[in-house]
Amino acid sequence: MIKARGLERRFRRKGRNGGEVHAVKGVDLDVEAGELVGFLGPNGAGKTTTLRMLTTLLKPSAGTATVGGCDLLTDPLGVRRKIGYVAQGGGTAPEVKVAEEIELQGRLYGLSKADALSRGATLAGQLDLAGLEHRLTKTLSGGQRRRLDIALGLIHSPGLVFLDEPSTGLDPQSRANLWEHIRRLRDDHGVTVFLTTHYLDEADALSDRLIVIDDGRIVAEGTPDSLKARVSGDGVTIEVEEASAAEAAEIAGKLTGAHEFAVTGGTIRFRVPRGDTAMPELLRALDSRGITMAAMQVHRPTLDDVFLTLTGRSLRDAEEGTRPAEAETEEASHVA
Ligand SMILES: Nc1ncnc2c1ncn2[C@@H]1O[C@H](COP(=O)(O)OP(=O)(O)OP(=O)(O)O)[C@@H](O)[C@H]1O
Repeated sequence: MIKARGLERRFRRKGRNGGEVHAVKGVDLDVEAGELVGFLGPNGAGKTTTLRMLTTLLKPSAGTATVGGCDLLTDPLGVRRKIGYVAQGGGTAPEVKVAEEIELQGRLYGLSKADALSRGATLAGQLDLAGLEHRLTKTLSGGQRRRLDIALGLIHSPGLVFLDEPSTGLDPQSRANLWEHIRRLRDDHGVTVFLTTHYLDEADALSDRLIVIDDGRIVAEGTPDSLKARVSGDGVTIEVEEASAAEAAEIAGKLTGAHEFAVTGGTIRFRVPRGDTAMPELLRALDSRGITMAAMQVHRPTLDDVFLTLTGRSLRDAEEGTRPAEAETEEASHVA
């Protein structure tokens, strides 16, 4: 369904300092029909830029791709016919009724009025929008609006749909509901789904396969479980008095297979193959040296641990340092 090789995108930076942003630095992607693939990375990693290239909205600076069997560069219209694209934040007009919005979208894709209406009714049923047809889109809840965005993206029955950050801004219940609908698109209707997310729980819960991007490059891919299996052992955090931290870390270091130590103040973090069996042993050893453990936490590997192992940074920390400075930059389609 998607095969991309060496996709790159550069943007020219506006203003006196000029320069270039190399947003996507040579991405290879393969997505098979019927897969639900999550494209995970922190803010500014290059997810949206990659998605916009794959959906023909942005010209690659370098690289090639076929999407839905059509060549991205020589047959962009063919690509557009084969795909649905649901942008971040969607694009519904506030003063238009749901049914009108769906019909208009169908007509834009060349459906007759009757076909647009019947396809709209089918989608409304599939996406739990039935009964809302006469409401103005501005009166819908966040979750309803996202489902309407998805309905609009599916009006022409594409076999492949791109969803950019589908659950951003939704409350936990609406997110869970939306995930259910996204799963059904694939399970019940055979639609291939490629979605970007920077939520670890979304990537974990939804994707058959994950592709992790950081700083414009793919850094890992695999099922959520296989990625988590790359992180060796459980994460352990213990708290002791700061004065005893070095000694406590030395004692913990004697646990079989303990590794990746980090000590900050009285907090000691490390990994160990079996956290549940190691903890009683550690407690006893600390006790015998008169060191009191004030708190202890053991967690199974998460996708954040995967990101940390791969890049040396936590996904959450990475996000804080990379909010894109859109206002200072401009698109430069001819930079390639
Ligand atoms: N139109 C543009 N002009 C200049 N630079 C851009 C433009 N669009 C994106 N960038 C830059 O390219 C990099 C990648 O941005 P992109 O939006 O693809 O990341 P992202 O992973 O989708 O992040 P987010 O999760 O915030 O959407 C960032 O440094 C961003 O500032």
